[in-house]
Amino acid sequence: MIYQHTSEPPVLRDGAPQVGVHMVDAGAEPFAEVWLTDKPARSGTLDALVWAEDGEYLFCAFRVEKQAVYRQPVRAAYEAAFELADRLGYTKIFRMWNLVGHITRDNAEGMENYRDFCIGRAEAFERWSSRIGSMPAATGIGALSDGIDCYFLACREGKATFLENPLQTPAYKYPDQYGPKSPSFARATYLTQVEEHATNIVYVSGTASIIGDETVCLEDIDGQLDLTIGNIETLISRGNLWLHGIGDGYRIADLDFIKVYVRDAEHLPVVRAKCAEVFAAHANVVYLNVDVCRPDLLVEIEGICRQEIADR
Ligand SMILES: C=C(O[C@@H]1C=C(C(=O)O)C=C[C@H]1O)C(=O)O
Repeated sequence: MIYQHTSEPPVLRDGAPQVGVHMVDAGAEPFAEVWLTDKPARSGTLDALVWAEDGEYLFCAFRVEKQAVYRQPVRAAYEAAFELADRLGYTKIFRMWNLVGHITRDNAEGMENYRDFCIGRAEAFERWSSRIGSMPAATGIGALSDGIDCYFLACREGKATFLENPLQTPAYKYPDQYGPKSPSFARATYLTQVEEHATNIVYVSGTASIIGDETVCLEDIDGQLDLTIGNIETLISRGNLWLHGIGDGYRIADLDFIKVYVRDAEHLPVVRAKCAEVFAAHANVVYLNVDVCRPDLLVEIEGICRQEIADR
């Protein structure tokens, strides 16, 4: 994945999927996000899907080009991806990114692009509910040009536990004031590592200043940041993992591979300062100046927890 200044649809380059996503504005530095394996990998393309697998994990990417109305092409693209994942035996999609061009602008019918996207995605999950049962941890965030880039990681059965946050209504149960179909995602995925000595991993979804189903701390960047960080702390806490039948627990300082999405460039300095305070000094953090999925959300944060605190 190359987070860059233009969009380049998924291709196979030297046997590996490569996607350029337009998420970085002209003044900021592009960066690469690379998913590595130490096992032999096999890759391929199938229509618009580009994928690679190593026997344990599947990576798959696709792009839905600009549409007057997104729901049908999104549903078709998601269903094609589900079919591939099912055929290759990776039926647990555990982490997904949806980078939606002009996410809060209207489509040709006057519906917000995000709500339109959510309809197609929800229909695909409904149709595949018996095969691809659970909704993954996900991010649904603004991209800087038209079209929607999606990519995901999937694994075999039995390793993934999907987490919710007791402070937040599950997104798939949001009331219809936020759109005709609720967003199809879980707040996080806990992945049990099978290798000896490997630490279990929590993939934290894009998280924002939402309590219940409501945006809180309107027009208050400091408040939204605090609430967002608090939401992540609750989600990864020992107490919440315990509620999900898991013995581990994590702290915000365990979060790494962090993406911080900031709607207004003017808020970047305050957001950077706060993040420097709460995240570990060695954490890998990138800041992206893009729209968030609700016009009233100023900031959103995602990341991956790896260091368990159980034995500290
Ligand atoms: C911020 C929220 O949702 C965002 C949208 C998502 C999606 O639609 O896949 C996933 C996480 C966030 O990026 C939220 O509803 O809390």
